Amino acid sequence: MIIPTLSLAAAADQEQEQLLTRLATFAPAIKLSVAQPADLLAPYVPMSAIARAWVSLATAADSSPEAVLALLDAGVDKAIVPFSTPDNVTALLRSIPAPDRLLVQFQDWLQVNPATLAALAGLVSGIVLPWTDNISAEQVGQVLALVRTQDKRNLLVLDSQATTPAQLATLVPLAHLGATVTVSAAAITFPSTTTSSTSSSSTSEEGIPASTLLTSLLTSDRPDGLFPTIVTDTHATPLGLVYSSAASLAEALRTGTGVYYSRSRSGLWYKGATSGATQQLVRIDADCDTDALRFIVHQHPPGFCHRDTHTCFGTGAAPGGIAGLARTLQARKVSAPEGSYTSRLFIDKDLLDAKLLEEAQELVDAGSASEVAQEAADVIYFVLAKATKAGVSLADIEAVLDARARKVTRRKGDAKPQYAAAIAAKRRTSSTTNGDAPAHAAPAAVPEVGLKMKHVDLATTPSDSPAYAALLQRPILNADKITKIVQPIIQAVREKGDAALVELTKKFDRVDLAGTSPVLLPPFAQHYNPSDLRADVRAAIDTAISNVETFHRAQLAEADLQVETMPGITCSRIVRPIERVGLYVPGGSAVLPSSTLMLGVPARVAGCSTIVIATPPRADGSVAPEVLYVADKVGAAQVVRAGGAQAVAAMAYGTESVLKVDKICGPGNQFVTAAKLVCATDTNAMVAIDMPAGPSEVLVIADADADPRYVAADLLSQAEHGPDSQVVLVAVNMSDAQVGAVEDQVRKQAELLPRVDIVKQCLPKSWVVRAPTLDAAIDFSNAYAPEHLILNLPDATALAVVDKITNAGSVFVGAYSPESCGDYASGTNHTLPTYGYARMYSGVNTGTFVKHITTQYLTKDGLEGLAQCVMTLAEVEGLDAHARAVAIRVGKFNV
Ligand SMILES: NC(=O)c1ccc[n+]([C@@H]2O[C@H](COP(=O)([O-])OP(=O)(O)OC[C@H]3O[C@@H](n4cnc5c(N)ncnc54)[C@H](O)[C@@H]3O)[C@@H](O)[C@H]2O)c1
Ligand SMILES: N[C@H](CO)Cc1c[nH]c[nH+]1
Repeated sequence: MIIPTLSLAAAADQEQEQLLTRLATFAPAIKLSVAQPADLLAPYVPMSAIARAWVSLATAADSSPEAVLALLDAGVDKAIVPFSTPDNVTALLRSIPAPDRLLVQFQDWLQVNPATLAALAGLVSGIVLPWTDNISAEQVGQVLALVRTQDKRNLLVLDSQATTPAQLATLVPLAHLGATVTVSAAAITFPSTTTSSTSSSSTSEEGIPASTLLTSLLTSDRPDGLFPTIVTDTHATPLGLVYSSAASLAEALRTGTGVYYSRSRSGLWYKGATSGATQQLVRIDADCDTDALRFIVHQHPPGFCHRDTHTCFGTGAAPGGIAGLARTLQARKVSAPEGSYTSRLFIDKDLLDAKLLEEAQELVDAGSASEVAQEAADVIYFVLAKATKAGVSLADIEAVLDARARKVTRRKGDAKPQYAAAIAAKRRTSSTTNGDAPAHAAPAAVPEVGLKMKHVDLATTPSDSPAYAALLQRPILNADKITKIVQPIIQAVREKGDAALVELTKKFDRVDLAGTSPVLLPPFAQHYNPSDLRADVRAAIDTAISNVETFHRAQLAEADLQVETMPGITCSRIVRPIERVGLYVPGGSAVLPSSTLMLGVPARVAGCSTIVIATPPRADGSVAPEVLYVADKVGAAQVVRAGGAQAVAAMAYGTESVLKVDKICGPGNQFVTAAKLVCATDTNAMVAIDMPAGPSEVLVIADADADPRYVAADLLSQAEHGPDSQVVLVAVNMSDAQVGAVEDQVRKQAELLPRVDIVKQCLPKSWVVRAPTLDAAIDFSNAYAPEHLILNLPDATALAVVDKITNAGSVFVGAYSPESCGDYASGTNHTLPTYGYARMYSGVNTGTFVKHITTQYLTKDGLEGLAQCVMTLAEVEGLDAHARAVAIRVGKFNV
């Protein structure tokens, strides 16, 4: 080994700090001399240098055992204690139980003899000797052999303080022998290379080039003289295999970036120079037989590989886990989506600190292994959020952990009295109760984020208890509050029309439509580039439209009816389409061509003459081609580029460019639903609505036969819709382990979802409901009235259960009927009543877009047969004119 040596200045010194940081990128160790051991703690000594420091106390004022321990506890790799007498030094060394972290420094070669070294055996890991050029290689070999008698890894450090390449050249053979030699750190230079060949770099500056230190002990086993180089990130993930030359190493060390030798271009390769995917050099290491290298780098996006992936190996995905979370948080700190939970945490310090305390408490309370894993994950999330917010990286935390691992003295680690007392009190309480929640307790307070659902057991929650009633509630915001928010929006659209639409779209969707009409007109294909709509997407939409149309056209068959109620009296009901309908297609957090077709197809099948579609525009003001494609398919008259309450108001009242409609249909968030309800009750608007279809929800009834993977996937398919969605698992007679298996799957699958942040806000508002019997599960589901009900039960059981379902928007029967099929393409409609409105509303169907008109035809005989009945009832009500309209026809009234 060749290592730099430096006397550490006691006072802050920026130059030394920079030098130490650079040395730490390639030197296997750095020998430091200090005046005071405490100097090492000077803030300018970077952690990367401390971890590699061999600190000599030979010139220090204090070399007591306490001073040595302080150094080792500060994280230095080795402490070098001065030799005085064998007795003194062995006494000191014995008091420090870390032989592999200690070296002894002799002033003179004459002090080194077999007896002295034998006395040090087992107490140190080597010795340091001054070196001058009158010491022969033979002498070095002899001492080395002695030093290694006890342990062949023991070190002989020759302290040369060399400052020139010539001096270095005389030391290299000694290093080849196995000695560690030092050169003066002050003499190390980082010159630029003047060649791009594979040969050694030529330099114009004085001193010892850093790359020479690195390469002088390397031996390539390749004909081209290159060194195979593995590149990894700071979490040891291999990014790729490249090659280094002496010149590329010089450039890497000079620039502190990833620079390699490109065999294809026969020259230096400054990684990222053209792609922008640059690398910050963290460290270069040689392998054990000095013919290959490892570069540890901070890889900047999009990644190392030419495929724009993090690594060239495997799928190229960056590692997940804690490192992945740290990376995500870092990215969120730079550009967190506004309104996302993580950005709230970064802004709201109190929230973050409160969550940290809350999650730590929940981890303390966690019982089962699965609970501990969940809670530990929550704690880690908030810890990393706190660190990221403070500008502390995972690597910084790991460096502290590594430094602590190097501590020699151990703290007792007792808890502070107030915490110890709190835990003791908790233990006492739990040992005096059976630990069960009281049967009538309200559902427990829950965290707002995480991948854990709340739990409740119907066996201990009677159906007439407040806790049971609470379970039927949805996580909706205060309806009055939302109504107060949407009222002025509606008013603004009524008063200012298009101008308000443009203004509110800018405010809520951050899209500037100024200077353009908020309305797109057909053919809608003119508003997108055909190549932006993939052929497979077009085909999938066509299949979905075909199935939805088949099912909804079949619903027309029962439309007209005609009945003879008495001889000569024929009553009919005829169906007429609602002429002008407005379809709201949500778009705040997802593009929903499926909602467009679920609304547009029945409207077209019903025969509505004017179909207006409204949806929030994308950031550039455009509407997704998939939505426009469906708009053409269903023959829409307009696509309004607006969302939320303003879009609903525009369709309800009309504006200069938006057509007024007779009925507004479609789902949306709480603002959309509230606006629909407000408009429907305003007679000035004269508009109807389909139903309150708000945030998506699913209830899965599953038993022990259900595959936990399927159950979890179904729950997540709705949890990803929005933070206000709710998912419920009703677990029929499942064991703890079976419920745990579903929860494990939920967690695992959720972590893989791009919308995991949304899922994390939904799951803590969701429930695992343990049901002792299938009947209890069905009763609960009927009371909850879910938008979607999945019966993940054996087929025959599931089919029989359908007969007992009294309230649900849509039912998915058996293990192979995931809700996703109904969401997109099987044929049923996905616009369904939520919030429990499935008790009294149907989902969207062909009937949603029609109204019924009744007719009657009475013959003269028919009227005579009914006349007395009508006249009697009219008389009872005192409505004589009613009675006479009949009497005058049957000859019982004349004027
Ligand atoms: N029940 C169903 O059939 C069904 C189907 C699909 C989607 N959904 C639900 O639709 C919803 C879609 O919600 P979304 O937000 O993604 O899209 P969205 O289109 O319903 O709402 C987006 C609009 O909300 C308005 N808005 C946002 N924040 C506001 C604020 N603070 N004040 C006033 N207005 C505000 C904006 O105008 C924005 O354009 C989800 O809850 C999803 O679960 C339901
Ligand atoms: N699940 C939603 C109805 O609640 C509909 C939907 C749209 N896209 C996917 N799913």
